[in-house]
Amino acid sequence: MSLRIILAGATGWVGRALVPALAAAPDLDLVAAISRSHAGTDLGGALGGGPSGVPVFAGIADALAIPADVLIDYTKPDVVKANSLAALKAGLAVVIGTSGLGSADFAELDIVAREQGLGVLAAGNFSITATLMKRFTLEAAKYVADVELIDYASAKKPDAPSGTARELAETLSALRQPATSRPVADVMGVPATRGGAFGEGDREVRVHALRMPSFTLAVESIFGAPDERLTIRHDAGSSAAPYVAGTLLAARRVGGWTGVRRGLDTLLD
Ligand SMILES: NC(=O)C1=CN([C@@H]2O[C@H](COP(=O)(O)OP(=O)(O)OC[C@H]3O[C@@H](n4cnc5c(N)ncnc54)[C@H](O)[C@@H]3O)[C@@H](O)[C@H]2O)C=CC1
Ligand SMILES: O=C(O)C1=N[C@H](C(=O)O)C[C@H](O)C1
Repeated sequence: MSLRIILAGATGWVGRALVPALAAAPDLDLVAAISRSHAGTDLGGALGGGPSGVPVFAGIADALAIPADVLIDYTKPDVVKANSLAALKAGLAVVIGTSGLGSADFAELDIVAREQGLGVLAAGNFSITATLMKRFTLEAAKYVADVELIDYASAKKPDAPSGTARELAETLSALRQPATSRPVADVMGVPATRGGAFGEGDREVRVHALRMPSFTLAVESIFGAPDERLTIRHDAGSSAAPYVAGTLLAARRVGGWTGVRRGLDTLLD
């Protein structure tokens, strides 16, 4: 039997790229969509095509009236947590693409997911090259103590840092070596210019976020060692195509565990 999917944010930039891929997947069945702007319509028509038989609802409560197995969420930072909690309580596993959540939010979701015996896969970035960038950064951190992140995104992006940078920073802070840079508490001038911190003490990871026209998203890990430097960088392009395969992989696999997993890298080999 096919996995029944509800897609929140179906008419958004990523959502509309997922719809044809879901339609083409014989093992996945898009049974309902959520889009406030097109509620009450058929998703095919809402996306400018012919009828698809997929109803569009204004919110998660209405969509959950349709029997389903997995919620895929690509909405907004202020909506994704409530959507995910509602889906888990209704018995759906959840794939989270939306940015804006951090480790405290995921701890909360993890409790509910375990109570329900369901899985959640949240990835700040479902593209393969961004996932490799995370993996290479974690590998480099075994050998080089000092690392900071730069997060570049569009002028209109509502959240900072990006989901990509936040997942990387929070993961890195749990395994990095102590920094040799001067503690921020001892910095003169304007300490805020040293960036936002994830983690504690000399293992915190500092993220410097830039928001301006011309960027979709780019994240750089910069490692500094005496008299040498390593930069590992991911640049997103202008289409949502790179996120599709990873999201569908997550939907197929998220029934295989209980609780929250973070990162597409947790599904690779
Ligand atoms: N994990 C990943 O690989 C990626 C994550 N993202 C993240 O995914 C999120 C969505 O990105 P885009 O598709 O570019 O955004 P978008 O703005 O194009 O689409 C968001 C969709 O959510 C809908 N929406 C907004 N409020 C809602 C509500 N209260 N209930 C239901 N639907 C609501 C909007 O109508 C819209 O259709 C962002 O947080 C973005 O950072 C984006 C690309 C890749
Ligand atoms: O908002 C975006 O556009 C993107 N957001 C994701 C994030 O927050 O990390 C990543 C994606 O490359 C684009």
